[in-house]
Amino acid sequence: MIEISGLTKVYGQTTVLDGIDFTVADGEIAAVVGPSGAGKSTLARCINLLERPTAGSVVVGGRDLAALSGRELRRARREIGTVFQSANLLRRLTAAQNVALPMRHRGLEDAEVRRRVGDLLERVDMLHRANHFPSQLSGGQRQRIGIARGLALRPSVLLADEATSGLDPESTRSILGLLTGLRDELGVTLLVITHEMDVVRGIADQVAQLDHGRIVEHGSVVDVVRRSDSPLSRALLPMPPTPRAPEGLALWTLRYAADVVSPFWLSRASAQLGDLALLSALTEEVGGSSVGRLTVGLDPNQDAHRVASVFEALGITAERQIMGGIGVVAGAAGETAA
Ligand SMILES: Nc1ncnc2c1ncn2[C@@H]1O[C@H](COP(=O)(O)OP(=O)(O)OP(=O)(O)O)[C@@H](O)[C@H]1O
Repeated sequence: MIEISGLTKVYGQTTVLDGIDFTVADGEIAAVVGPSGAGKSTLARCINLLERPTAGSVVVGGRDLAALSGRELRRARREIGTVFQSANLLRRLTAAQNVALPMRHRGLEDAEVRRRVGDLLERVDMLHRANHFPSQLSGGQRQRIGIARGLALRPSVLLADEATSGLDPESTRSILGLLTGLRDELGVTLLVITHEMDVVRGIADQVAQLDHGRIVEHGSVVDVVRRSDSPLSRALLPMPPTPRAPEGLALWTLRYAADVVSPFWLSRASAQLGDLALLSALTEEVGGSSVGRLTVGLDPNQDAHRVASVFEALGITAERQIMGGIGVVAGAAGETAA
């Protein structure tokens, strides 16, 4: 478990992290997203104590890392494995030697190191590349070795800082599958720092958006994508292109998570609202739930608040589009008029 509270980091006159509160439960996969310069990597470095926070606490496995020093801190750090962008492998060492490095530093015996390196390479499906040098490996393979090295000291927490950046979609998918497997099989808690929304959709349970050193939006991925009027929601699941409204129809944008909505919602909505034209639709697996985004057309003379409450009762967030923008925002997340 990672419990971050009031985490602040100041460099000179610049406040890079400004009172971050964030908790990742055991075995959970959390993603931190945000624009370049938002403070994501600084957050990662404060969590593994490569940087000392200016204020606040970082509690991992019940211990406040910021309060530790010397040997205690080194021991506590073993709880946290880190995987960086492009893996940062040492060029002159083979894959197996790179994985062995943290164990050698820690003074484990040769036989134990060999046994663990074999296990780790097998786990990341790289046993057959044990004696290859980094230059002889693909980007995805280097990341697998980086992950094996991150797991060398059997951490309970793995930080992945842009671990899939620059990888092709196939390698990204396989690394995400590997990370999810680590959580499922070993119970490792994962904090994934990324600018790739595909990664968040693919593996995260919760997501936090960092901007100018603050968390500006946060929640379970399924809750966030169902939110109306949420920048993070729109970034995570952009709406399919809005079709031109057919003559005489009002356009409504709908969002729903399939696990809380009846599979027969469309006919039920139509039974109450009359003719309902399906103009665009996209469903996607997010956080283990199927999430749908649709644009439908309805009679424009219908009362907008009634329409919204019909959808709300079905568990669907509905927004009326007016002149290309969103007019009335209402539905499962509450009701506001714009
Ligand atoms: N050691 C440092 N000294 C001074 N400023 C720093 C230091 N490290 C980072 N910063 C500043 O802190 C801000 C956040 O940097 P950080 O690398 O955490 O952002 P990021 O969200 O990871 O960005 P990116 O996505 O581009 O990697 C930046 O403005 C950066 O210039």
